[in-house]
Amino acid sequence: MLRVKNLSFGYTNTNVLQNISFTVNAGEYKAIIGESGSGKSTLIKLIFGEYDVEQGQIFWKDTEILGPKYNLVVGYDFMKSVSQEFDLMPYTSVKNNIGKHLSRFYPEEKEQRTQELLKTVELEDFAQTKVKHLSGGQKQRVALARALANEPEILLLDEPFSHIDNFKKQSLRRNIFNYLKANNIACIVATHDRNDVLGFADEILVLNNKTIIAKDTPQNLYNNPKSPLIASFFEEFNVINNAIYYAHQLKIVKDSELKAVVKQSYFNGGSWLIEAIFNDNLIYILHLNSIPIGTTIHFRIAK
Ligand SMILES: Nc1ncnc2c1ncn2[C@@H]1O[C@H](COP(=O)(O)OP(=O)(O)OP(=O)(O)O)[C@@H](O)[C@H]1O
Repeated sequence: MLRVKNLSFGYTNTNVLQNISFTVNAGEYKAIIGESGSGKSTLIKLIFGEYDVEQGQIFWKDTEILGPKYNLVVGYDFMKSVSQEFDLMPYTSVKNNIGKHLSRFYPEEKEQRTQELLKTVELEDFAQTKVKHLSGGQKQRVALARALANEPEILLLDEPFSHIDNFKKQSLRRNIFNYLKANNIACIVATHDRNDVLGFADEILVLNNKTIIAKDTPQNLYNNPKSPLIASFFEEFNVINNAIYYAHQLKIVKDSELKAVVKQSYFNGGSWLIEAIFNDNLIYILHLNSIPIGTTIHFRIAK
């Protein structure tokens, strides 16, 4: 189990994280969300042992995670991290990058593991390609596979699918998160992308103003967002009479006391996002069609 206890940290005299505590069990997936600059990457780096912790403690089982003051080489064998910089061997093939840390003394097992990981990140066709010839997204997938090849007990991911195109993203997420669960590997993911979280994370930690302001399952946070900040992570939303409603929770109807004037319609795939003015504020409503600018609409709240 990972235990983060009363952790505070600042790069300067001002702390960017204040009194952070949480745990992650074996095989559990915790997501860290929060606005840009809220300290997600800093927290991931502290857990990895990249910085010295001055206030608080971090443990994986009985091992205290210590920073560069105490460790000549940053990191621990049981923990792997994939960040924005991939740190791969550019002149070596994808296959050799992934297999680098697998034992040469068991060639059959090494081949089998490498094939399994190539499949997990959907790079079988690129096995022999040199990494320097890959796109950014492909490199990110090699980095993920290499981190998994080391059989960590806990994996730290910072925006793990940020470079990967939408065609691949969803299947890759399923492959990676299923692989982690099947192998009982704990994981912490810092992300801006709700799709990295919904359907996969066991719990979400929301970082804001240096601290964890909410900690709950994706379902509970989505269904009862306690603040606009939390709702904004998931979807377009509205605050009406101090309550939060997602755009799909407002329905355009023939008649209602709630009236608004359409300002714009945005095509949204399966529906349109209608932007309208209601009591001098902008509201957003999902609707099946676009609506001409200036139309007066009636809507009701269908929560
Ligand atoms: N190496 C550094 N030296 C000094 N300040 C830093 C350093 N790295 C980050 N910071 C500051 O710490 C705060 C938290 O940054 P961090 O990168 O952890 O946020 P984040 O939530 O990961 O942001 P993003 O979502 O944009 O990646 C920011 O105010 C940032 O400016």
